[in-house]
Amino acid sequence: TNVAVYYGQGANQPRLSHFCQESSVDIINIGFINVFPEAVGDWPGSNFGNQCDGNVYENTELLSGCHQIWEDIPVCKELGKTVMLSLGGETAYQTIASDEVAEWFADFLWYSFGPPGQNSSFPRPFQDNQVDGFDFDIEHDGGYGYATMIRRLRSHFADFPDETFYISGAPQCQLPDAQLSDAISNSEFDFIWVQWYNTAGCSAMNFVDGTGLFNFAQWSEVIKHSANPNAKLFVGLPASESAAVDGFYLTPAEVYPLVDIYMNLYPDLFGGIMLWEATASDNNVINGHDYAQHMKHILHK
Ligand SMILES: CNC(=O)NC(=N)Nc1ccccc1
Repeated sequence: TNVAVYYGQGANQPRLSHFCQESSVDIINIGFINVFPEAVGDWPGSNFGNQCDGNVYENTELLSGCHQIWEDIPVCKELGKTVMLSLGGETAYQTIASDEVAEWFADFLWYSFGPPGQNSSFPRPFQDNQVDGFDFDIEHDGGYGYATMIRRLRSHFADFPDETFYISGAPQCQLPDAQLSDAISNSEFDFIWVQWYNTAGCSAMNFVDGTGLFNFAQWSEVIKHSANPNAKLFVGLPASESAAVDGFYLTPAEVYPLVDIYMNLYPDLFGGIMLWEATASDNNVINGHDYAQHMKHILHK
């Protein structure tokens, strides 16, 4: 099973290649496309923290100089990592106005960040690199349009039958998730990494405290009745104390029993662990190993 990390918003974060050289990391969600188009023809915007050179495509908020990222994605691919482009995040205004805007947004993402050489009307912010899929980290204002985007993206995926592309999502743990429940029911996800932190009534800390409110079982039912019952369910966790709201960080020793129980209760569904986020994990060294390394060890049992 896999460890997925978010990359792009870490304080003083190192380059992407640093994380791709870590054997404990399998999937990297590069965040974020944090400005969504309001109308057909509008370009989205991006933010990758301290990466890129600050330049944007004229009259847009889309970063054009992400040289570290376009240089490092080949390293990641060479090392067998799955590289996803993540939409949303904390700051984004995340409303999709109509099905037309949803399909435009999906087309833009595909022609700009998917396989190169399809449509020269679109920019190539990561140059000829293609991402392995798109992650939906919709934190607010969502709810409408994401199923349409995902169906459109999957129709593009089908044009490249020899290649594999993924759709993932990061809902909050409270059910139903206001932002992504509609999309999960009506369009096919490959990975769902639930943010089992920052929300008191369902978090992983509830497992530690024995309240019975940790809701992995309920989420397993959501997946079973979703558009893709074969989606993998990941346990999302903060990678350090400071990476989440106070009180939601689990030590590796606290994670072990949770993962052991649910990995064995749901062997086909259980996909692994998602961490928010990569740099916090790097900086959280316990007994000589960083947090992601501890998670990878727990997954191997
Ligand atoms: C998958 N996305 C996130 O995990 N976002 C996230 N953790 N945002 C955040 C919320 C509160 C404090 C710090 C970060």
